[in-house]
Parts: sequence; C-alpha cells; structure tokens
Amino acid sequence: MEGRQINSSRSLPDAKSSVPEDSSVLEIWGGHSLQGQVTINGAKNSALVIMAGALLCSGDCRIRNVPLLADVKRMMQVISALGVDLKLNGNVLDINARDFSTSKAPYELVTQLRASFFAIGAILARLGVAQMPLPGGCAIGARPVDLHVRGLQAMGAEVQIEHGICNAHIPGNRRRLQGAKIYLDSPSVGATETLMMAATLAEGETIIENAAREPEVVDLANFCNAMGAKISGAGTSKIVIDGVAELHSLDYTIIPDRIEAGTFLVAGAITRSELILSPVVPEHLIPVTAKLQEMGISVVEEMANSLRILPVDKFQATNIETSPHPGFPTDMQAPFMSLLALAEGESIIKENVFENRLRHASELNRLGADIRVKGNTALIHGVNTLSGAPVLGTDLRATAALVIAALAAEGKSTIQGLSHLDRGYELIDEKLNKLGAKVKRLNLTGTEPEFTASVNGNSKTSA
Ligand SMILES: CC(=O)N[C@H]1[C@@H](OP(=O)(O)OP(=O)(O)OC[C@H]2O[C@@H](n3ccc(=O)[nH]c3=O)[C@H](O)[C@@H]2O)O[C@H](CO)[C@@H](O)[C@@H]1O
Ligand SMILES: C=C(OP(=O)(O)O)C(=O)O
Repeated sequence: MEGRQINSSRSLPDAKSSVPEDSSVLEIWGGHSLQGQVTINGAKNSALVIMAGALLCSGDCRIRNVPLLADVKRMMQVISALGVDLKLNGNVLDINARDFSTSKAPYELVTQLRASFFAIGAILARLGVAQMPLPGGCAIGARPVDLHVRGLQAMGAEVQIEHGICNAHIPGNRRRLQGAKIYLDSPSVGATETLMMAATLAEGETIIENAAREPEVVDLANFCNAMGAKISGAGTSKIVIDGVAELHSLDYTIIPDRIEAGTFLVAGAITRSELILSPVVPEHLIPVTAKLQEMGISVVEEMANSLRILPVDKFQATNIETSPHPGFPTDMQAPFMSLLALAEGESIIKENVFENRLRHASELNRLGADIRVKGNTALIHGVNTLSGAPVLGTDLRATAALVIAALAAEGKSTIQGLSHLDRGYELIDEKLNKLGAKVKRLNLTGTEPEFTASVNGNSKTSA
C-alpha cells in the first residue's frame, strides 16, 4: 500500500458542518413522477464504523462499496490524523494501521460527526490510551456517551471526560483490556459497536447484554470476524466476544444502505412512481416496507437483492412509533412524515429514540402540510396537495424529508441545509434527476452549476 493519502477518482462532497455555512441550495420543481432504476450505495453507518474497526488491524484492510459522503471524508481525515495510511479509489478504501501510534483524535473533525467517537474502542484496544473529543452528528437530542464510557470502564479502562475530551487509558502494567459482562441500559447502536471493537482485542470473554441488533452492528461483527475476531450473536441482544491477540488483513464489502433505500421508496410512493432499487437486502427493509404495505403501497421483491415499488393514486394514513431494530427506524421517521402529510386521514408519529427529532414538522407545514407537534408526538392531518416554498433542513433526515415533500409539491421549492444532506446521500440530486425529477443544485456564492445527471455513466443536460 502507498503512503498516507486521500484521493479518489470521484470527489467527495465538502465537509461543512452547519447550516449558515451552506453555500448551496436545491431547487426542486415538484409534481413530476419518477421512473427507473436506482443504485443504492453502501451503508453510511456501516462504512463509518468499519473504518474505525480497521484501526484494530495491523495488516491491510480493503473496504469495498464505501459511499462517497461528507461523513466518509471526515472519517478519513480523522483516521489520517491518527497517523494511519489510507487511500480511496472509487468506492474502494484501503486502510493500513500497522504503524498507528497517535491516540489523540482532532477536535475539529470529531465534532463534525457521530461515528468518529466510536473509534475510541479500537484506539484504546490497540494503543492502551485514547483521547477522543465528544462527538457531533445530527442535532436530534443530547446524545450522551455514558454507555460507551461505562462499558469501557467495565473492561478495566480508566475513563474521564474533561474539557469536552474523553480521556481513556488502561491502567498499570496491563497492555490489554479485560473481558467483562456488560449490560446496556438501552440498546445503543454506537455503544454496542464501541464495546464490540474494544472487546475483540481484550483478554478473555466479553458479553454485551441488551445489545443493539441493527444490520450495521452485524456488518461490523462480520468485518471483525473476517479479520480473525471471535464474535458471536451479533444481530441478537446478546453478543459474545472472545478476545484475540491480533487481527489480520482482509477484503470486505459493506452492506447496502437501508436508509437510503427507504428514502427512495418513500420518494417513489409520494410521487406515485414505479421504481426499482438495487442492491438492497429486503430483510433489512421489512419495518419500512411493512408500513408502506399498511398504507396501501405495494413493494415487491424482484430478485434476492432488489425491490420494486408500484404506483398508487391514494394511500392511507397510519401510525408510526420509532424503536430500535427490528422496530421502525428513527432514521426513516422524517421521510415518512412527508408521505403521511399527503395520506388520506389522520396519522400519529411517536419518536421514541431521540428527544428532539421532529423539527422538520414546522418546515413541512411551510409546504402546506398540517402537522402539530406535542412533545415527542406529531399529529398529521393528511392534505390533498403541498405547495412549493423555501425551507430549511435542520438535520440529515429532516433535509431528506423536505426533498421528498418538494418532489410532490406544486411549483418550486428551495431547500437549504445541504451540508446535512451530503453527510448521508451520495449524489442524491443526480440520482433523482436520472429518474425524471427536476432538481437543480445552486451555488449561492458563485455561478450556477450545470443541470446534469451523471449517475452510472449516463449523462444528460436539461432545463
Ligand atoms: C453513526 C450512526 O451509526 N448513527 C446511528 C446510530 O446513532 P447512535 O449510535 O448515536 O444512536 P444510539 O443507538 O446510541 O442512541 C439511541 C438512544 O440512546 C441514547 N444513548 C446513546 C448512547 C449513550 O451512551 N447513552 C444514551 O443515552 C441516545 O441519546 C439515544 O436517545 O443509531 C441511531 C439509532 O438507530 C441512528 O439514528 C443513527 O443514524
Ligand atoms: C442520525 C444520523 O446520523 P448520525 O448518527 O451520524 O448523526 C442519521 O444517519 O440519520
């Protein structure tokens, strides 16, 4: 592998963190139905944590199907700042952490995304010491890291949070963390992943009870096992990890992004369109496809790895409660709110995972929706039409929800908050245009970019 470098044949989006800094907006002319095939990228939440997992290995890690996202770029910068070699070529990322020796992650980068913090488990396991600033990510609640900290302490680490930095080290002469029995108060995805990574190189057996069961947790476990780790039970609420002394090189392909796929299913449903999505793992999408079926929207399995959504004129209201996997995913809550805004009847959404994840409701109301929010509950009175307006996305999925609503709204909408959107969707505007949507990305600071689509080698220019 070559020296430390970050390069790619396709460029990664800019890693901007806050709305006022956004220099671009999306203009969307709604009311066009979509048609065609959508290619689903690798899962953001797998890619980010698997990149952290590569720090556990002293050999070459080749990671395939890496989505080209702002968060991936930031995570690469975090890993590079730790003194680790990495090279991106298309969607293939090579990481070699053989000579990795820096335990301090940079504040400016870690504070821009959530998953960077999860690397604390891998850094501590490899180096015996880690200094990790508290993370950023979507502003959807307080998002503490107490479960991560308590789990690492149970494994023998001394951990203190001071001045916004989480300092952890293995005390005394010991070089490895110790296996432990850990019960998570709630099945946190990130805490499960942090502790699973830490435990792969610990001495003895670690048991994580009430573990998260998300597909991305299973993907990380499969990745670690492919490097020689001994993890069993991932995907259930009890994960058992037999620590090993060292891990070896591997070549691994990330699972498709179920949230990107779900977002395109909702975009298809709201525009009464027929779309084929691939590659997907249909089983990962059951909570989403079951809700669509309940609303009267058919989604059929084409082949083992693709789904077809069929157009319907009308769809019915329904109720949604978010919960950890295999419940309805919180990351799909905002996109579904857009769909329910146009459903027949009254719907209720209850957000149970994050305490402040309904901020998109007021922006959807600007587009003509009729949504009232009380605490963590949104009451949605379905309306017949939405109408285009300027709106502001406040987090990743909230911005995706506004894009979806704008696709169905009459007239033009202008969407701000693209720094959020670009954290989680590779080329979303180009993908939508290829399906027949009218989406234009405007650079507010300079000239307007060409209205082009260049997904899967196709390229077109339209007005
Ligand atoms: C990068 C990544 O993978 N992000 C995903 C991950 O976030 P993340 O891993 O941050 O989400 P968690 O599952 O940890 O959070 C779930 C709940 O647990 C709470 N909590 C979490 C950790 C902790 O130490 N203490 C604590 O109280 C959180 O505040 C939240 O209310 O899972 C979320 C839930 O599916 C998804 O929305 C995010 O897209
Ligand atoms: C909440 C999300 O991401 P993060 O945890 O990275 O903020 C998300 O992907 O919807």
